[in-house]
Amino acid sequence: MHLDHASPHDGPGAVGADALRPDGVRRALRIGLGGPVGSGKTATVAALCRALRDEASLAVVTNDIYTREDAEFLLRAAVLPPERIAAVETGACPHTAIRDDISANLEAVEDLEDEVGPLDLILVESGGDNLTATFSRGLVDAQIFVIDVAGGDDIPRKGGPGVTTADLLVVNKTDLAPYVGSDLTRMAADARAQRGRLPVVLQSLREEDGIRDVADWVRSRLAAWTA
Ligand SMILES: Nc1nc2c(ncn2[C@@H]2O[C@H](COP(=O)(O)OP(=O)(O)OP(=O)(O)O)[C@@H](O)[C@H]2O)c(=O)[nH]1
Repeated sequence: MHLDHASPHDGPGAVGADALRPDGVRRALRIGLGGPVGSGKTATVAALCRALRDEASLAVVTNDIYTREDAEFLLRAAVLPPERIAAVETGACPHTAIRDDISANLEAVEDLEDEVGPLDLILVESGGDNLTATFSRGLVDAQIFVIDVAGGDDIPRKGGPGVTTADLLVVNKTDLAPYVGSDLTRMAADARAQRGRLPVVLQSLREEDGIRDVADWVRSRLAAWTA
């Protein structure tokens, strides 16, 4: 719906130096999806899988606090074959598993590459957290932060590292704006003010092909990764 274009080489998410596996084969590009509880991370992962699965070899790692609910949703929705979906149970602090002690997630992505690789792309979905949760650059090459219109139109203005530094900010559920009184123009302007040249997408996954802009952004990252 609304994409401010920036080069895939811009910003802290540029292609990492550790792109090769010990066997010399290029590892998959890893993209993290974080954001507050219920903003639409799993729905975005599901839509990305549907959009990209015929053109790239994909896998997903989900992080849940005490359950495997997000992985089970993706399995039920059959967005990918079951062996391409792995779940990490994070315990009380979802941000710890993606930022501080990333070992369980690293093991999950490496196991997927060993078992179903070679892979082009692994999407790592964080457990729902707050505005401060971001991924370690040791775990992912780029990160998408998903907020939603129903969470309040002042969220972009409030900032926080997810909103200000993620490689892509997604403002999801734009279809709900009229019902919750959110001002999309203001959200977009505030997000741009916080993020400089980093891109912002406003999307509704209730719209047909609502994932298009985010899928195109992922495609451009993949093209840069495999160039
Ligand atoms: N109206 C509307 N609902 C949406 C949209 N995207 C997701 N949802 C709904 O919002 C709810 C939460 O979406 P999820 O994808 O589970 O959110 P999440 O961020 O993964 O949630 P947690 O994993 O619990 O943090 C679900 O009922 C989705 O169907 C959207 O664009 N518009």
